[in-house]
Amino acid sequence: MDKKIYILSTEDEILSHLAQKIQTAATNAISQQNIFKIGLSGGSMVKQLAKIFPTICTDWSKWRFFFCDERMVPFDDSESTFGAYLKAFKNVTDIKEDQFVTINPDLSAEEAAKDYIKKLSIYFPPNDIPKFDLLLLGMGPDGHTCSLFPGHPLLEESSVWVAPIVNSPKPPPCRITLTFPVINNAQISIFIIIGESKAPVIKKILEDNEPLPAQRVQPSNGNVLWFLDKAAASQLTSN
Ligand SMILES: O=C(O)[C@H](O)[C@@H](O)[C@H](O)[C@H](O)COP(=O)(O)O
Repeated sequence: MDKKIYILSTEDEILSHLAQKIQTAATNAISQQNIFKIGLSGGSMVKQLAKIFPTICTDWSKWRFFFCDERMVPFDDSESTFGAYLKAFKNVTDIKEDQFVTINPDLSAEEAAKDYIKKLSIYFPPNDIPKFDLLLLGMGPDGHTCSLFPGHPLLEESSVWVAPIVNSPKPPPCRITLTFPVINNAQISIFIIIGESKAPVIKKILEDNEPLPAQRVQPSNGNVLWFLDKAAASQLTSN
């Protein structure tokens, strides 16, 4: 595993570096396999990507968007990550709705997780752990990533690729999430971490190596990049 940490002054600087990394990953994947399989997170990332996607020069038709995690709510609910991306990307790029591989929000979390695994097997070789070209990850102030929360039994899931959670400490409570076997099989994982509120947990993870969920993103044959602004990095002694 190759880990790189980028500490940049502002969110805009982070986003312009991020755009370059995403564009390169897409170009490589499309030239090698004629498709780019990217996993998206929710939260503040939606607005961040809406800002930079128009700057990316690519064949959007070759992109397929998956969800690192998703809330079990209707797509028109303000908590729906897919719904938020649809709104944010409207007229921003020529991305079509059917390029998103979405959950079935009418199912229970348990059924939706099984259903999502079936959907993944359309895009990845059956029986192999899905290998995403790029996962874009956020991190909560408690060190969670995707919908993998500190101390939750899901952290130990070692075979199921997509799992349900019905007691998420971050509302809404019912979600599905990729699990570590899939997360750590990705070619590249990129964390985008902005703001003072993340500084204490960034120190715990990047300096003290506390095994919080985000710290456990350690791709076996891949790279993990941490993009931090100065505020998020402010408690790192090396900073
Ligand atoms: O849908 C979700 O809730 C996310 O996938 C979640 O893992 C998010 O990435 C972190 O909570 C960070 O969110 P912020 O970037 O908004 O702090």
